[in-house]
Amino acid sequence: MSRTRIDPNEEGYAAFIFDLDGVVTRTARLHAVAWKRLFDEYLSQRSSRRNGSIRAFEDDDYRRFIDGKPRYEGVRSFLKSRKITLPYGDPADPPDRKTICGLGNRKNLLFQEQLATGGVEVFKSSVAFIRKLRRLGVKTALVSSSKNAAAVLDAAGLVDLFDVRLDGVEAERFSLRGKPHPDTFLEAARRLGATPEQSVVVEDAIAGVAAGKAGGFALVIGVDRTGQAAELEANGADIVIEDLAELKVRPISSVQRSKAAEALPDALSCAAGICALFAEKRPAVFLDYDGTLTPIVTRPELAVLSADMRAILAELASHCSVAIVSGRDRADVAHLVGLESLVYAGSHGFDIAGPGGLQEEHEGASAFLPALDRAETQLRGEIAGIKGALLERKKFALAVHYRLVARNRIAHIQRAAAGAAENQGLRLTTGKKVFELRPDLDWDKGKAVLWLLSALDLEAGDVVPLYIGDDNTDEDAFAALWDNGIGILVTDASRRTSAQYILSDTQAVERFLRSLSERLVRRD
Ligand SMILES: O=P(O)(O)OC[C@H]1O[C@H](O[C@H]2O[C@H](CO)[C@@H](O)[C@H](O)[C@H]2O)[C@H](O)[C@@H](O)[C@@H]1O
Repeated sequence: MSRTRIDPNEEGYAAFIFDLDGVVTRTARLHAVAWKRLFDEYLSQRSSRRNGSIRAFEDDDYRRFIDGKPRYEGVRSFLKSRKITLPYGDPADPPDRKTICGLGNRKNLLFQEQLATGGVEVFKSSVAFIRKLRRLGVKTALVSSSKNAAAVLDAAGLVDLFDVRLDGVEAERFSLRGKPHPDTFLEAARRLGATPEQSVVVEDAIAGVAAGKAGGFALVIGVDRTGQAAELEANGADIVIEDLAELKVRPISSVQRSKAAEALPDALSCAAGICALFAEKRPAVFLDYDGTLTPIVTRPELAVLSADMRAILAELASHCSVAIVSGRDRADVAHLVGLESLVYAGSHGFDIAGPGGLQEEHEGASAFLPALDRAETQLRGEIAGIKGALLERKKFALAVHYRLVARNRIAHIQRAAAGAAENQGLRLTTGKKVFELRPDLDWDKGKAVLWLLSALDLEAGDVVPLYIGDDNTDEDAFAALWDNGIGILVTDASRRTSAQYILSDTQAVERFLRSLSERLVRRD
């Protein structure tokens, strides 16, 4: 699959406007079926009354005369293709009245029947793309000619997906002309606070791309699911794709967003405000282990979880999803925490398991096992004579600890770790008095957290992910949740971070988690 790179930062796109049917949901088919039933009924009654036959409604009629247009305009446009003129009537006309509005109202009843019986199928890649844009701070709107857009979004569980929704009901209320006129797209951009030159339109209908073109939008993306790429292009699409999975969005780098930790508010003093969020929303809690749940100590095996912290984690996990995301080996950290109700992501997120049979290893990670084994052997030899140096093998990572090493020997350890990483094609990272070697793959704690949100079905708008961590590797998670979550850095020192709050130490973490847990107990 070829990937089209969309870079909202570089191109300066501030807003994306999406059509619904055929772009976000597979409801175009439901509409097409309802239209066909309407016109099959109507044309056969008319033919028998007038004793002559009229060419029946065909699939292509939906695409050519109806798709993307407001309901009554669709009726008028199709009837015109069959040289039939009916009075416009009134929107209050009953569905059996032979007016444009009456037929349109009958179509709506038929559509609602389809919706109730068939449900709504969602294009998952579209939803993932829209959520990603939102995480990047790009505004999103839904513009649909359908007066059923709210019902469709509701049935699909996507009510919170858009900052602005402008559907057929709104368009009528504000007397906005439907597609192919650009009025609804222009109004949506205005409501998002963006100009058309800063906004992108994503459409699958000919009338829709034409509206985007007429509105002077920065980019019109045509979505071709039915083999009409040439027509989409001819009518205004700048690019045509088959699925939104083809669009790649470049994330805003964490460096661009980082702030000085000392300038951030303390999460404990804001605990009431943060916890108040969870009166209506659900938290998904992600926690680092060392330096977050246990204080940093001289040796890894001495970092034992307190009984109090374990009790709070157990209580929390009975109210919401709780995952431990650690650089440690997954089995090691799961053993240290000792709670089966939690999810554990070990080796910096390469190795995940949790209740209900959740099990995932990064698909490329096992190819690095021989390299990790060789690096372990090489380093074991090279640091053997250095007092205090510790080697810790995790399934998909290798840590070289120097906390107990004399200062004048640390450079030697660093060179050995860097040499082994280079020789074996591994990635070298740093942490608290530790060098770490891990698979050289585009994967980190942030990606693991996003993967978990999706795997645990926690991407709904009513879920707020919360991540607490203390080390460099936790910055990837803070950055990943920058737009739709809460990041809390555990630190009492000055450093740059993508978190939004700080907590001074593990005791403060315990107090914060207790407040959160008490809030959830009261709510549930
Ligand atoms: O992601 P985390 O759960 O925070 O794990 C990061 C590393 O933590 C451990 O090392 C750190 O904690 C040790 C115990 O307090 C300390 O002795 C060491 O200096 C720290 O770097 C763990 O041993 C590593 O495997 C983790 O990658």
